[in-house]
Amino acid sequence: MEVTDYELFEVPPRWLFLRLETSDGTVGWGEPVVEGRAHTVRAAVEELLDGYLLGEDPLRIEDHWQALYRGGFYRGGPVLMSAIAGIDQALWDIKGKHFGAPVYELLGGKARDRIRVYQWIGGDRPADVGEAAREQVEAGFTALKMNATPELERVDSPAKIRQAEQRLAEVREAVGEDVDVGVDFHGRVAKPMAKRLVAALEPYEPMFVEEPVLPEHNDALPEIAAHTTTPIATGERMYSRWDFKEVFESGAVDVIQPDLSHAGGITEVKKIASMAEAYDVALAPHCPLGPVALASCVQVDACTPNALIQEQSLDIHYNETSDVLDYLADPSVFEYEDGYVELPERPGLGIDIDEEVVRERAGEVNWHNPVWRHDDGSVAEW
Ligand SMILES: O=C(O)[C@@H](O)[C@H](O)[C@H](O)CO
Ligand SMILES: [Mg+2]
Repeated sequence: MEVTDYELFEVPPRWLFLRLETSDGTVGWGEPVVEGRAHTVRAAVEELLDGYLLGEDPLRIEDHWQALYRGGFYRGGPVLMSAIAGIDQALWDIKGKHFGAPVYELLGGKARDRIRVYQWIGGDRPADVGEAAREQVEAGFTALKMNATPELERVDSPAKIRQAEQRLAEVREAVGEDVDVGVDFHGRVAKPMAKRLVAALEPYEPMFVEEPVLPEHNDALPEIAAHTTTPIATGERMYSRWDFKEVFESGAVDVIQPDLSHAGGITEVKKIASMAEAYDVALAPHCPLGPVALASCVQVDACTPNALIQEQSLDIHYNETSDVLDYLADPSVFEYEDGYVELPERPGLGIDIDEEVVRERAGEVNWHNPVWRHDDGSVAEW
């Protein structure tokens, strides 16, 4: 069996799907994309497939991963690691279909029966965050995540800290003590204020604070951790075991959030998760992406003992266009019950991509996050 053909589809709202085909007609799907950089990742995938993978045996995933990662001299970073991630997902999908088994069976089998999910409630526009939280809990979610600070705002004064604290207080009041609430700083807070903000939020018991500083300032995490008992999460902008090793060694992080479509795929995230296990750090894969990325997350959660919770974006519309479920022939694989999703039983990634819908909607995707500026004209973090 060899890899014979591939096709790439840019689909709304901001995703890129890879369809990989083998000589025996097996088809595997991957989602190699960085939000806002679909064209760039597409070019990287084409280079890796045309230059290496076509003609190879799809079952030798570890060897291909090494060749794709090490074979180019320059390595790592969001674009290359997302390209490898999508290819890796498609290879695992093919391997599972070839052996008639879900990917998690090939990676050791189920370590749980279902995985808890959390739902995004915003926070960018503060007025309605309490109401949004209440709605999602009524819809069945037991865990939520919100932005700590509104869009465009620099947290640079005690007043801003109090406003952020007030927003979390509102959510806590709306949903009570039993719902878990993660708070995403989104790298919008500078180091000196991050310490104070984490401390101010602590009484409302966040499930975790996420990216309290940008990953390029991970060296500041130990000092922030020293100021709080709130768990610290990070990792959506880290791309390999080598990117993660310092945060494990520093002991400052409690939850890591590698993205199955950014951090080298199933092969690499499974290894990152095992490293985390040795440091008593939990895995909560990042996933504001599409169905192939989410399916890949669930496969890893299934067989990873230290998986804590799964991000997902069903019913969250970016640019009011498509939803995760639109691309599935059988959307019931992602039906949630009591805030959990059951593990899929189908072979491979466990989803059935509706190719007709993919072909219908495929076109140029031009989603990009807005470039924002503060009142004084300086560029703001998104
Ligand atoms: O934790 C999250 O889901 C967010 O930080 C998103 O990753 C970010 O808006 C880019 O898509
Ligand atoms: Mg985030």
